[in-house]
Amino acid sequence: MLPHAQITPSSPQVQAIPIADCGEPLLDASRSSLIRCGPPPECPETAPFYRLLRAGVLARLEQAQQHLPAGLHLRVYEGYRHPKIQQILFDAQWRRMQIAHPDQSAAWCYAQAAMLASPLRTFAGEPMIPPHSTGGAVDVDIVDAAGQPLDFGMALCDWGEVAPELCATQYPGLTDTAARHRQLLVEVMTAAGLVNYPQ
Ligand SMILES: C[C@@H](N)C(=O)N[C@H](C)C(=O)O
Repeated sequence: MLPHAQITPSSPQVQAIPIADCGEPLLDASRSSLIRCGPPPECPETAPFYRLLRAGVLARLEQAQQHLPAGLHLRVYEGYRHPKIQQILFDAQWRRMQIAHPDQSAAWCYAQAAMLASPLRTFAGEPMIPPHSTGGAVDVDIVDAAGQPLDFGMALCDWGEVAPELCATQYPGLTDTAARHRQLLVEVMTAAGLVNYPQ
């Protein structure tokens, strides 16, 4: 069993969770008076879906929002993601890893890419269901009263281009401010029953 600090969407204990549609509705987060939503991420094709979250996820986000200091708001970057978009994102990361690390094996590059974007198949070819394609995962940041994102050490939209280590929650090269903001986000989300992928 991997410790939480190493869990990724393709870890065995995550993939062991059976996924069956429970009928919980997908709700548009922009209808919430508490939660903010950013522009469509990744590509224009995400526009119709990216604000959709399972009702239980939206309720937990609203709960997490209550734990934030006044003037700060959770902002949805992306909730539901169509499997076709997920495949494009994973393939781009796998390609990026192979170009950056030509001496590494395909399996190593696959594992690195899988920490950044969930694959739709294991390296051995077994089908997998990416968390975002269930409506049960959400990417968020925090914005201030003027709608400006707090300093997290990187813009959320740059996840696919920055050094992968910078995407790890506890990257040691962060400024104190960025580390504090990441910690705040993890604390409020965890308090509401959500689980962070630390890498
Ligand atoms: C694509 C990136 N923002 C993201 O959501 N990554 C996680 C690991 C995922 O694809 O599930």
